[in-house]
Amino acid sequence: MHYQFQFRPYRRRFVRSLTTSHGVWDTREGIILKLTDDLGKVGWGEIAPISWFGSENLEQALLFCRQLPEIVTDETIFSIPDELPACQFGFESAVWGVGSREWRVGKHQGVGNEEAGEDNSTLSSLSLNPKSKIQNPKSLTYSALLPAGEEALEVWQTLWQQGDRTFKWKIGVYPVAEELRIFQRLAQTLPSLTKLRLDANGGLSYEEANLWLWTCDNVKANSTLTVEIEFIEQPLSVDKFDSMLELSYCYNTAIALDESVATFNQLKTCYQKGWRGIFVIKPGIVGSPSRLRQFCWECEVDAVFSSVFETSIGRKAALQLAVELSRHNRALGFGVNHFFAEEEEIWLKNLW
Ligand SMILES: O=C(O)CCC(=O)C1=CC=C[C@@H](O)[C@@H]1C(=O)O
Ligand SMILES: [Mg+2]
Repeated sequence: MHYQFQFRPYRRRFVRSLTTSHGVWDTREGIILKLTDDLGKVGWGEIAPISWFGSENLEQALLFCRQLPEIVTDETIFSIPDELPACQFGFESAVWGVGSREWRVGKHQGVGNEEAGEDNSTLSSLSLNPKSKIQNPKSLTYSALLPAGEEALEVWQTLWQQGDRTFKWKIGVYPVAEELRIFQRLAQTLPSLTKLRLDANGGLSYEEANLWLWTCDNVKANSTLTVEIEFIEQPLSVDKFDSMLELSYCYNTAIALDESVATFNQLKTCYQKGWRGIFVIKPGIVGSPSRLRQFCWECEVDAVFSSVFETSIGRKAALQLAVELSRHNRALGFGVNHFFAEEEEIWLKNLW
């Protein structure tokens, strides 16, 4: 198959910048791409890199797009190198969107999307509601992000009233004693049946990680506290895999790897090195969807699917994978997309 290829870079400021132990992130930059086959069928894709997680950066993605001819083939798309995982995701999602075909090309095997004939001819026809037009829409639940620090104590209630029951709070941003104090207050006030995820983005020391896991185990053991601490995400930096594997045997509180499994080769390596805990999978930067699908089916990993703060184009493709590959009914890390100010529909129309 061959397609007419067009692309547009974009920049979108977050309504509220995101503070993590990596620093402050206030603008999402990416690329929207459009493939049109010779029947006029259109597929949209999004390249949304997170270079500090190990994907390519925007410049590298733009360089790749610019060197492509106006007509691209399946062969080109399915041989995008592993150094460009966000490009692999964007292009393959767009092929997937063009229509239902069996993919038996290139190095990744995958099954085409059976939702043939879905009209994707204009951007605005894309469903902006992430739950609509998703195959087998199980009862999807979402995790909502709480801001780092004390602000979490105010923000959670609004989100709870909006129906969120799983929250993710960034830690490793402020001094550990301060965050533990806030955590105790959070654990005492969150209602029962609420789940709390703690995401350190690799920012804790080994001692701090032990202190956090020990504290979370105590919250679990305290029958007067009804909140469920679901897991601590990436407590240590990527180079401390062995320490995290050891910690995962020492505490009841689960550990989830995120930055350690950001790209497909990292994901495979951590599995091969014995990780059987939770894998946070960001489809937007992990790479080829068909290769991810095959890995998750074969290895039956306990996956939490997570956003890269993409637009509804990348989100739709990522949620499709999340619905297909989620196990253990874990909430999807694609909380309400309040990260951008302007109305997504208007923004998309202005872009193209
Ligand atoms: O996973 C979620 O709940 C939302 C997405 C999210 O937390 C992140 C997305 C992208 C980069 C990171 O700052 C952050 C993460 O570490 O998981
Ligand atoms: Mg994370």
